Amino acid sequence: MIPIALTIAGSDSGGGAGIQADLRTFAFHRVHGTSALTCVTAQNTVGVNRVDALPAAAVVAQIDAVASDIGVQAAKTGMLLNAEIMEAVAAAVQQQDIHQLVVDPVMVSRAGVVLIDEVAIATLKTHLLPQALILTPNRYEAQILCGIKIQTLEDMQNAAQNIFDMGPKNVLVKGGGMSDTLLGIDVWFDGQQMETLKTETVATTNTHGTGCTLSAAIAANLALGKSPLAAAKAAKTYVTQALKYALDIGQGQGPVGHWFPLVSKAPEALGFSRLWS
Ligand SMILES: Nc1ncnc2c1ncn2[C@@H]1O[C@H](COP(=O)(O)OP(=O)(O)O)[C@@H](O)[C@H]1O
Ligand SMILES: Cc1ncc(COP(=O)(O)O)c(N)n1
Repeated sequence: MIPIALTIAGSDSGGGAGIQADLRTFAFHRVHGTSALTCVTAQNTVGVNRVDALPAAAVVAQIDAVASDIGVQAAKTGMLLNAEIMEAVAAAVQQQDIHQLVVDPVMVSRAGVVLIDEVAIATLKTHLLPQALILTPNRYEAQILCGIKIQTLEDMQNAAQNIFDMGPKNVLVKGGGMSDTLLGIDVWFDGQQMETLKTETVATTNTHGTGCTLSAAIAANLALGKSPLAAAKAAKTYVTQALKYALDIGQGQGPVGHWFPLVSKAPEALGFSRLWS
């Protein structure tokens, strides 16, 4: 049986983040990807020009359609945009018994664009965090959630502990927004074990979609039967590879290269920025 994963997220017209990144990531993992679209962004590598939300009932109908027929081994949430969609998604996930839920609390993109409205932050905390098997805040999202200014590894660890108390079973504080030696270092906390996840730092500004890709890869690995920590480690390795083959397109931050295995023999010929051999 092919594993099934579901992404509940927004569309990125530029194809680098959101649903587009998630479905490519699922495909790479040989997991069938299904989707529940929450909003449509007019977005490119430079920024977000416009966001149109779907009605909450339309989001729920997509989740129900997938779960009631195809089944869902693991799901992830990405850009949920507003409190109404968040409440509806939280209820639908519970009703459909989706236990392996990765919550990427999308609030601020790597480019610093705010992707959620203010009131929605409180709803995210009350409705979604307690349902998360794994919560994956970036540096800025972790700061917003726990109020700790994050500058050091110790700050990341304190934030992970603090956010764990809000209800998720595992917390992964991501270090893509950190500087110097902490760039690309993530902190994992499961309530007992604190672990630092480190691969290698990739020298690229083409980082659009790293967070979406990581949470989708975690969901894919959960769907494949891995434990939460093993899924997070495998996902980090995948993101690192995708960063190495990031696409140098657009005027801003280009997207990570999800399909690097298809071109890894001659990436330059296809316009890939090959940073490592
Ligand atoms: N330049 C980089 N080199 C290596 N890993 C990176 C780099 N930038 C981001 N990452 C990794 O990508 C993943 C996504 O993190 P991050 O970029 O912080 O998320 P978001 O896109 O939500 O802001 C994390 O595992 C992080 O460590
Ligand atoms: C529709 C949508 N969802 C999520 C993100 C965050 O992207 P990133 O993974 O770069 O933080 C985005 N820019 N657009």
